[in-house]
Amino acid sequence: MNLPADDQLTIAGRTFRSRLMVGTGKYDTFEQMRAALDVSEAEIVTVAVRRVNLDQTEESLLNYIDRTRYFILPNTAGCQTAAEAVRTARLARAAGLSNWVKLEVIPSDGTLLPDPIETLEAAKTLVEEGFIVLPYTTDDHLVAKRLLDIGCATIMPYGSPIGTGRGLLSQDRLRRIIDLVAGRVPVVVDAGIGAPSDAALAMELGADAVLINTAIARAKQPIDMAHAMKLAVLAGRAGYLAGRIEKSDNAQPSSPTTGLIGQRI
Ligand SMILES: CC(=O)[C@@H](O)[C@H](O)COP(=O)(O)O
Repeated sequence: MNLPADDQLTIAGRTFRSRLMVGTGKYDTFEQMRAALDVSEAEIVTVAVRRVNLDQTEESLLNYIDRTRYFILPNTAGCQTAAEAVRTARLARAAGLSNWVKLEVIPSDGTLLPDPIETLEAAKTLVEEGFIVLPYTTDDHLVAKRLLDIGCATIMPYGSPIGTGRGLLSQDRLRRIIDLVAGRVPVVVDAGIGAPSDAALAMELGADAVLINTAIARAKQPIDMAHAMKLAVLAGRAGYLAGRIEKSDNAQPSSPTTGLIGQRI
């Protein structure tokens, strides 16, 4: 499937062909993860800073990610406060990982929902310190607006809570964020995507990209699912660019109803 050659995802001045970002957790083995990344054709790969062995003295996730092929996006998974997230981002930058950070601040209440107050505070500090900040947020458009105003490089609303695979809980709320942010920074639907149809729908709604981990890593056949997700993102994007028809309350025949042979005039 071909999209226009100039249809690229641009984040903070950097361009990518793929609109599928993938996570690196929950695979049975690092080899399986590497094969899934390959098939997905993703270019942006997130890694949890707290999971990687930054000095790489022993077996490390990073040994399985070709950094000449993939752009590593460190994330602050496991951080419950702004202070922890800021510290983790600084650590990743100091270790030479990146000055980009996927900001996640999630309290330990079992919901895996982001804390908007702590997220905003961390985003502000990190932007001031020169980080390229990609914050994970809820589908609340007012929080999205605050993150945008702070200077975040993307807005990453969830489809549904991390790991649930429940797809897009509210198309209306996602659409509101997409409309609000339109043309300013990319909107990346992050978390909760369960099936290729969810990924395609997010793209059809006008999201600029999606981020998927669990639905690929925990699929019965992760490598085949990575392939399916790649196709779904391409199809959704192509459908969005092609412009879907308006929904109508009235049925309309697909064949012409005038000028038919034998029709009474
Ligand atoms: C991997 C990552 O960065 C997270 O945002 C999250 O894990 C993605 O959510 P799902 O696992 O639900 O796809």
